[in-house]
Amino acid sequence: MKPDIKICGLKTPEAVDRAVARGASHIGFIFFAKSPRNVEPDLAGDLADRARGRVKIVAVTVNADDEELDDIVSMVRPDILQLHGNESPERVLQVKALFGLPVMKVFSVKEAGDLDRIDPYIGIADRFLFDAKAPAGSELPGGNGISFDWSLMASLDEGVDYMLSGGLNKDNAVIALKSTRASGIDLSSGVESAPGIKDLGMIDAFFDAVAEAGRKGA
Ligand SMILES: O=C(O)c1ccccc1N[C@@H]1O[C@H](COP(=O)(O)O)[C@@H](O)[C@H]1O
Repeated sequence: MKPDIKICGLKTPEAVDRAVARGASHIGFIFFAKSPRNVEPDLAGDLADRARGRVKIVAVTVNADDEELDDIVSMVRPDILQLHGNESPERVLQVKALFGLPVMKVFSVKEAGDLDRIDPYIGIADRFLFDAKAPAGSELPGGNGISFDWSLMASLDEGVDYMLSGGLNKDNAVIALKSTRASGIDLSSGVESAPGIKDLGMIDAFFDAVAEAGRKGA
């Protein structure tokens, strides 16, 4: 089956249009003040409107409170909430009940034991996303452009549906997909010329590489 492709951290109409035109299944907006990809909910709402109905709109938040989530949900009208912080299973349930949206819960991975942390979320989170652990000193829980050892994913229960992220780009995304059971990939800095600056040529090169691999049946 065709994998989902989420292009995250979009801030401009041009980048949204290019990601959608090239075949993204999901686009993501970051609501985290310390991120170079942070967008205000009203701008994200306008950007989301350009793509609404053609791709899934994902709002990425980090330990957001109800008030912040309420602003985001009302202005952006996302299809999915990506919870990229330390949200507990109880908090995930609460968010789902409050906003009536599916939740993709993120876990950072460095060693096999990190995958066990999803256990209390099974049957609660709608989908999982596995990202690399942030390097020491980084203020960002994601968007650091670094990968983890994908071979660790082999130990995950076969029934768990997940996307993969962390340092994916045109050179390694197909390898990541082929070497894991991920049903989708998620990338941000791999299509940027500088932190927070999406490069339309890099978006093209990424989708060209995925299409080329598909043609070769790689
Ligand atoms: O991208 C950010 O700045 C960010 C900030 C806070 C939470 C999540 C963030 N990004 C997520 O990180 C991965 C992609 O990272 P990469 O740059 O491709 O390594 C993706 O899940 C984004 O949603």
